[in-house]
Amino acid sequence: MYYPADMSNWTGRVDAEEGALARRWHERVLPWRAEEVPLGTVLLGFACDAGVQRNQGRPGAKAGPMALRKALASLAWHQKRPVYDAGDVVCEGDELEGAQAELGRQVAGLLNAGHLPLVMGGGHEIAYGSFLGLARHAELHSKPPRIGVINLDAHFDLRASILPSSGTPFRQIAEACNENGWPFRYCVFGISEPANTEALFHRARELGVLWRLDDECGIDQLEALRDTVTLFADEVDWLYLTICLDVLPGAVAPGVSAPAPRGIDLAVVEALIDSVRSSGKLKLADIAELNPAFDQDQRTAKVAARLLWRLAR
Ligand SMILES: N=CN[C@@H](CCC(=O)O)C(=O)O
Ligand SMILES: [Mn+2]
Ligand SMILES: [Mn+2]
Repeated sequence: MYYPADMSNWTGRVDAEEGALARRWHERVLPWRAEEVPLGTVLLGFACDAGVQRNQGRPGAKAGPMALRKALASLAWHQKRPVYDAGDVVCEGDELEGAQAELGRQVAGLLNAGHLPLVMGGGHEIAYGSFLGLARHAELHSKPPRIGVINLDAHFDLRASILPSSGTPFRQIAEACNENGWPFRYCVFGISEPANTEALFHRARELGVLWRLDDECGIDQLEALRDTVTLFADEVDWLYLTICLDVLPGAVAPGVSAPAPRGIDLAVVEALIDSVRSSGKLKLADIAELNPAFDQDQRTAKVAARLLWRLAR
């Protein structure tokens, strides 16, 4: 079910005495309307727990979009383009497939209008819904654009289970690409070897996935990581960036279903985001797995907001 934005969620600190240059997000974010508006970044929530529940995880990600808005609200406004709030796609109970289809419709609408959608999860099942939107948008083009998926994640999320979940989205995307006769181009940074079975590494190899382990994503390896993004981006027309917050160390992002004992540095995650943006091919991004029920001092919500802020810069 889709719900338009409730702008009463956007409240926060006001520095009235500082004038027009002291604005914060809650004073600048606009409600998104389907009519023509200046091109910008559009926030869309995907309030969904069903994928994590089905994947034997810790529920709570359904409250992620609201926690993320709250953390964004008081951030300083430095953005060059307008930011809109397009509201939420809400998954009722276990209606995951319906919610992903609705997310696909909403994302396609935003892409068709020329905006950059930033989707806020929700579990990582968000990725299949986001991709459905991109695929729908691609249908408008006579020559199908080559799509590259970059995932910042401790997990491959390539599980074989028939029932879609937060553990299956990239296998589903691989199948969708196959059905459309499109190549499957998937690159993951931050894979934790102890958190992915051999079966998943085998599937990744079979599917031609490019990955870097968490211990290959140190700040001292940044140059090589940037080159990896550039080479991957050179081979595609569009990039879809998806960020699973458990790519960060558990101490930095405790509010997720499966916190990472190691994770990769926030500085590396930010540098990878910057590399993706500077390719000029970023069409769509999402941030997954924010689970406020397990957050501490809003730490995870705040780090997620910082990443989103950077994507919207
Ligand atoms: N989206 C998360 N996926 C992970 C979760 C792992 C866990 O719960 O420990 C996965 O399925 O591998
Ligand atoms: Mn993960
Ligand atoms: Mn994931």
